[in-house]
Amino acid sequence: VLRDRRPRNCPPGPVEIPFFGRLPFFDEKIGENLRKKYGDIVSHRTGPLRSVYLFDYSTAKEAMARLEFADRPDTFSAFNVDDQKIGGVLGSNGAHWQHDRRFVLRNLRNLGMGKSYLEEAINIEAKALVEDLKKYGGEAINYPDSFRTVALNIIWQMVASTRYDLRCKDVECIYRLTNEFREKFTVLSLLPSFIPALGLLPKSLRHFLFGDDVIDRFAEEMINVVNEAVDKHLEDYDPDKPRDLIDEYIKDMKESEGDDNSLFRRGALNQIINELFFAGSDTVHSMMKWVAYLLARYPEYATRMQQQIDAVVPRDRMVSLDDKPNLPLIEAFTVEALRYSSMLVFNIQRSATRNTNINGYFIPKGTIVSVANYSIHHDPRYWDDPHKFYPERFLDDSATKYTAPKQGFFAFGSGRRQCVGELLARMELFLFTAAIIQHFDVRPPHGVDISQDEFVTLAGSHLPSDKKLIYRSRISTSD
Ligand code: HEM
Repeated sequence: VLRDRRPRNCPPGPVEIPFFGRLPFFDEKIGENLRKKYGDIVSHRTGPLRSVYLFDYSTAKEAMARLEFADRPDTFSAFNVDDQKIGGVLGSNGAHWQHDRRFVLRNLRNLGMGKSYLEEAINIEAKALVEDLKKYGGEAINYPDSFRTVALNIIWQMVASTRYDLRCKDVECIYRLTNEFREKFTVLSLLPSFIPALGLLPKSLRHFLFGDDVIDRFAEEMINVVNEAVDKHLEDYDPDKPRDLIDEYIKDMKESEGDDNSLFRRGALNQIINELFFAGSDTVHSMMKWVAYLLARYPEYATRMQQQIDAVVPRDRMVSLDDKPNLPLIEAFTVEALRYSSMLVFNIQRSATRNTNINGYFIPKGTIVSVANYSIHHDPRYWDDPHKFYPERFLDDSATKYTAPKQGFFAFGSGRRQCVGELLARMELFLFTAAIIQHFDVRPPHGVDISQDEFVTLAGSHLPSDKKLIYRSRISTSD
């Protein structure tokens, strides 16, 4: 019991229950309550693991830039499909992380991230999305699967040269798995990773008590998808014509054959693909739900954005990235959607690589450090009227120019592990949002009031609750 006591000068936090501590939390409301009670840095223990939550932007920004907070916690290996559990970008550390992050960033850029030639591929998806929504003929529908498939198609074409038809059955299994994961994954599922002694329980009892089988099932199904993609690439690989990120990796792997120090390995490739598949599609998919919800909730913004589009984009062409300077409200709307939604309630966790301190508080080695993105995005020290959806906060005084947030914004994280797909995500959000606005009025069904916020937080993601909306066509399909 004595050993379980909070170390001296650790940040304040709730009373810790000996041995167990407290369950980690994913919910923005619990986070906000703790901040109100204990301040901007809160300490919290689960089993043998200590977590520190950062609620203030400046503190978080400064900490995330420090080398000693560049690692992810060891518990991330539970999600790793690499046979050695050390490769990949999102959950790996040290030399493996540096190597794989550099490879991914270089190749995403070479494959068009942030460049106009990727725009064509995004607009093909945007057109397909418009056609898919038209097929519903104005019927009230829940957020459609095509929101996810268009996002998946972009990253999956860059990674594996594969594109799915928006109503294709092949991806349904993966969607079912992700939904199941979201619904069944709770803080309890993580407990066996936080308290290793629980791993000694019989598997069936552990699964029954904690529901952590959802993690294993997910990894098992994903490894099949990943193996199929890599095996197929190896079969028809041509070193002179690399088609995508998988071919580029195979090329580097083959060139470094015989080099015992090489970090190019099949296992690491598997994990990179696994991460890009989800980080690249699930995030944008969730944001598209927010965009649809906010368009229906605030039709006055939709109308103003339609007026901007109609003034500069002929009806027979899709909005392009070159139109961005003329459509400042669309960019402001998507960035406000990222802030307001705080879709990732907490930044992806980091871990302290040595005993250190934050703002004078002692942070022991191995402490898990979580930045409270939702709280930062709703902090009145950084945002006026933070709970109001107000895209104008990102426009200049004349409302003719988008102005990027200078502080208080953490949607893509910060520092050495800042999101590698940010540029891609911003391109997709702008073009997909513009396509929906240009072609549809998004409204709730007649008589349905959506003015009261209804959100859910599932596995750390903050999402609008399921909602039937009507996508009423504005212009004919002749384009
Ligand atoms: C709206 C969409 C997205 C949001 C809100 C988002 C958010 C984030 C956040 C908060 C982090 C953690 C950063 C940190 O630790 O400081 C992250 C990391 C990451 N994201 Fe994204 N992301 C999005 C889209 C994407 C896309 C499209 C890709 C794929 C290309 C991607 C790939 C990754 C990867 C691989 C990492 C791990 C980086 C590392 O650990 O070094 N994300 N993202």
